[in-house]
Amino acid sequence: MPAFSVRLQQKILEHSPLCVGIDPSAALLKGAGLPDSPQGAFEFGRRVLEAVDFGISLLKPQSAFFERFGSAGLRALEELVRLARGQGVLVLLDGKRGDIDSTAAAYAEGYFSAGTTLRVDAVTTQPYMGLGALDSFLDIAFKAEGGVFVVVRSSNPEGEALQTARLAGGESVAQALCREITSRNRQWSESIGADAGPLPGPVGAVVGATCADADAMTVAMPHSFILAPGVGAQGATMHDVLRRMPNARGRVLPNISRAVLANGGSKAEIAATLRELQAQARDLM
Ligand SMILES: O=C(O)c1cc(=O)[nH]c(=O)n1[C@@H]1O[C@H](COP(=O)(O)O)[C@@H](O)[C@H]1O
Repeated sequence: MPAFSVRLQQKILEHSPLCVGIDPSAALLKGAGLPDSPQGAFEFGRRVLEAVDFGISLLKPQSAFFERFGSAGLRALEELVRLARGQGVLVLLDGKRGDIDSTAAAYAEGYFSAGTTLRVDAVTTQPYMGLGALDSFLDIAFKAEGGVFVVVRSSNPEGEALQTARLAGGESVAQALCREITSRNRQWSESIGADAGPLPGPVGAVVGATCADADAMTVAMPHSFILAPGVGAQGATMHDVLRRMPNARGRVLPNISRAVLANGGSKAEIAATLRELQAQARDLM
């Protein structure tokens, strides 16, 4: 299997960089006329997948909305992930994992080991315990040709003070993460004998579409795909992504989750919404 970044780049050229979020909260399930249950959460995901029979690149199920039901929710998530991957859609699981290195490795095995029942293409992670603590996670993901997205600048207002705080050397926390991420992508390119540059590496980053400093972040991570949540329900528009991240064309992935239901919850309404968003997302290429 080709590396995650190769597979994602091919999908983007085929469809668009749009990332479709699956966040089956009680409110969203109600909006779709579905029960607030594991089966309802799965049906919501299946309806979105049926609606996008024209093809999308990336689906981002938010693990929390499945985990809230316990083991039955996880089974629903596994079923949805299998359905999406069987349909040729890459799955970026939003789990925001992160811990000391031995535990981070255990998390990674849950998504990338040969024996797991929840194999995905990429996972979101949190670097609060230091990016170095995630190296075990990265190693396991790389060996399985998987991708990892690290939260660098989150879309929520509460994250800014912490992420822009200055370290002793003068860099901000976010800038230090950009540097460390870029160094890992360069090492990866060297390890496969590729030229770092044209092809992004396996370590992507989350930079909110709501962040005023987003451009500097994307410039500091020239070898990363950038997941840009915040479009739709959190107030940013697709145009904001282009305006705030002009240097990330072709590698910025705008995410929409709640806005999947912006025009109604039937299959036809979801299809119309996502067709329109996909057309807008192509302007980011
Ligand atoms: O990693 C993420 O996807 C993420 C990072 C971030 O900084 N902000 C953020 O909103 N997200 C996730 O992206 C989705 C955004 O949902 P909407 O606001 O409904 O589009 C949710 O699943 C969030 O958990």
